[in-house]
Amino acid sequence: METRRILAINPGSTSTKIAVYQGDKSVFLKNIKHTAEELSHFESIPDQFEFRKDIIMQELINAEIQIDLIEVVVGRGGLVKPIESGIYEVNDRLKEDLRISVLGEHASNLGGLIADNIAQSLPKAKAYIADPVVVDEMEDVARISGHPEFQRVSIFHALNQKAIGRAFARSIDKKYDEINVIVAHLGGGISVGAHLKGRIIDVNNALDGEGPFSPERSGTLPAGALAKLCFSGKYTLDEVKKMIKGEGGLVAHIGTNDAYEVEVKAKNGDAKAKLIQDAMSYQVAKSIGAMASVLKGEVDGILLTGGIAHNPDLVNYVKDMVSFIAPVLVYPGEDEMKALAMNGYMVMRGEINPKEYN
Ligand SMILES: Nc1ncnc2c1ncn2[C@@H]1O[C@H](COP(=O)(O)OP(=O)(O)O)[C@@H](O)[C@H]1O
Ligand SMILES: CCCC(=O)OP(=O)(O)O
Repeated sequence: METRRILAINPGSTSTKIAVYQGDKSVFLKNIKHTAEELSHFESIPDQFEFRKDIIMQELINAEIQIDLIEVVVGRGGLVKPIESGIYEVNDRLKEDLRISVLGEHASNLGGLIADNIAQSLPKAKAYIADPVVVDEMEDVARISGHPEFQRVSIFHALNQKAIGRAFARSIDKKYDEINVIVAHLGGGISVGAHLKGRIIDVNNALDGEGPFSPERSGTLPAGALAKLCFSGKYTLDEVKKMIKGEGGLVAHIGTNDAYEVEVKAKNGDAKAKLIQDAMSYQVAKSIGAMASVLKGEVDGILLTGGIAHNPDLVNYVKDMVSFIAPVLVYPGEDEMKALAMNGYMVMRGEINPKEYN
């Protein structure tokens, strides 16, 4: 029996998820939620390093995990430079880019850094990241915005989007690179990606003011009004950045990053909560429609995933708007922990070679 362990670490904007696998079997899984209030005490994402690492170590101790048997620590990364899909060993260049937030700040930057820190403290472990949020397979035409000063970039839930795309392909006895799907990941951030035969050729920048609004992000805002607000003298750059990421979306409208709380309020007759939830659903459906045209209408399935895909009202709203395009399938939660662990497992067994980050 395989005794070697894999530790998977997934810092998200509203949670820290941990899994331990013994070979290919899950032996421990934990999702620790973080409220907007709790995270507001930290000035920046790097400041959350000790907080998130301590939580992870404490959970492992509480669950009586034999830490010294861990040989692979794989973290969800991170805003490094745009790279192709795959698993990467954490090296000095990668750590430096995560530390300086080369493409911006997001909780997943801590994935590679915490994985490295934990691996260094163990006798035999190595650290990796897999399918980070900057996986870039966009078509050139999709990169062009309406002004040469601005380029569209690929920042999204690459790990889960690909894992769910593959799971759907398996369920219809096809390979991922034989099908076309639209995947909407509905988490702390929301991304909607067009997968053309295994490549995600267009997707919204889920982090920085593009696409549907989400529990803690504004998504696309009217550009003229945003420019005016920036020069109104009422807000600092940091305050405007927080409106876009961290304090936008549900946090701005309702005061919480917990979509479940909004769901309950809407069910109990709170008209504002219902309108805002409907607006979020409407924007997700509209983005799916746009991605259907990217795929020229040849869509095998529309796959809804992420924590908010647990919400039946939101799912039904989206289904009602997009079912005419293709069958809609719902994968509530995410397959990220398994996807991270399986990448680690394949490296541990020598079935794949990790890529080098340059
Ligand atoms: N059972 C549920 N019903 C409705 N919403 C849920 C449920 N579980 C989680 N959510 C919502 O999903 C969001 C978090 O999704 P998740 O994919 O875990 O995000 P992240 O990885 O960005 O932290 C939160 O707003 C949370 O309230
Ligand atoms: C950085 C894009 C991925 C993302 O938004 O992740 P979360 O939903 O976990 O914040």
